[in-house]
Amino acid sequence: MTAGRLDGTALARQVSEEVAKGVAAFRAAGGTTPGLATVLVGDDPASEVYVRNKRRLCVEAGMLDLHRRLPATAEQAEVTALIDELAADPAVSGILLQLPLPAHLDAPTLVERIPAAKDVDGLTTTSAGLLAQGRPGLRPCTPAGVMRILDAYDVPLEGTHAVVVGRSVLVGQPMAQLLQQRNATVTVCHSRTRDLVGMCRSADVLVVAAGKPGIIGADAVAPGTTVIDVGIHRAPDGLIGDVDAPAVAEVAGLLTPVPGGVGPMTIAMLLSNTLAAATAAHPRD
Ligand SMILES: Nc1nc2c(c(=O)[nH]1)N[C@@H](CN(C=O)c1ccc(C(=O)N[C@@H](CCC(=O)O)C(=O)O)cc1)CN2
Repeated sequence: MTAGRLDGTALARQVSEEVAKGVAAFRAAGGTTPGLATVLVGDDPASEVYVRNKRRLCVEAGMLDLHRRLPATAEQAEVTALIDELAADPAVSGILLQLPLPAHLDAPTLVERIPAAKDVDGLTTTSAGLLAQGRPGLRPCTPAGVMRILDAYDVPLEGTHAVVVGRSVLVGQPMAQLLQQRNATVTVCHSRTRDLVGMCRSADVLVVAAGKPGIIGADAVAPGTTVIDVGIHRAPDGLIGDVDAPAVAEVAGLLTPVPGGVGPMTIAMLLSNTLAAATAAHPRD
């Protein structure tokens, strides 16, 4: 058996088109053009690729690209001042601080400087608190993208066992909360989990965001499981995920590819959050 492919590229295109229509409708109703300020500090090559793609898709959706860049040597005060400037600028609907930051910077404190209304990455403690309480707010892009994939492919969640491997603030924790809010029973596994293979084998839906290439093999996947691979690693012969895809595809029911799975949806949900932030800032009829 070969698992069905959960096509994140096609779905992201669809979401981007929906956002473009939403932007046009918002402007036609008298709203200003939504603006996204991506902030890139330093020259991490992967971050350069992600930010370039975010900026391109933002423009394609009809939004303003208000990108700002600082050198790797920028001090905490300089990045703070830039975030404060963007926070005060009415043309800026959303602020995204690309991660990781250079090691000398205090990333959580800088993220926290972003006003919740412009937190299109959904990473401030205010956004996290709203999510934890199931109240409306901007959700982190990767977990929101995973939920869109699961819904687009009609993967049932209610009453199922969802296992999330990884407990990061960026993916694992919000992912678990979103799944739980859809009435899945959620287990979060991490580096100290005793029987990782056994836990994963009991999943109906398995979301792997461990940051370790190939950590999930076929032995950790029960036949028919829906497997979402959040990992992206640059290997000598191309991009690979946290899942050993050739082996897992033989047992899983559905599987996201890497590339072309969760990654493109992360950017699509950023566009969607930026439109939502602009709309909330200037509601129209
Ligand atoms: N502030 C943030 N920083 C980071 C986030 C985030 O959500 N907010 N997530 C990741 C990186 N990321 C977005 O920034 C991201 C990763 C991957 C992709 C993507 O489209 N991947 C493609 C492959 C692209 C390539 O050639 O490398 C795919 O999987 O098909 C988009 C966004 C860490 N930082």
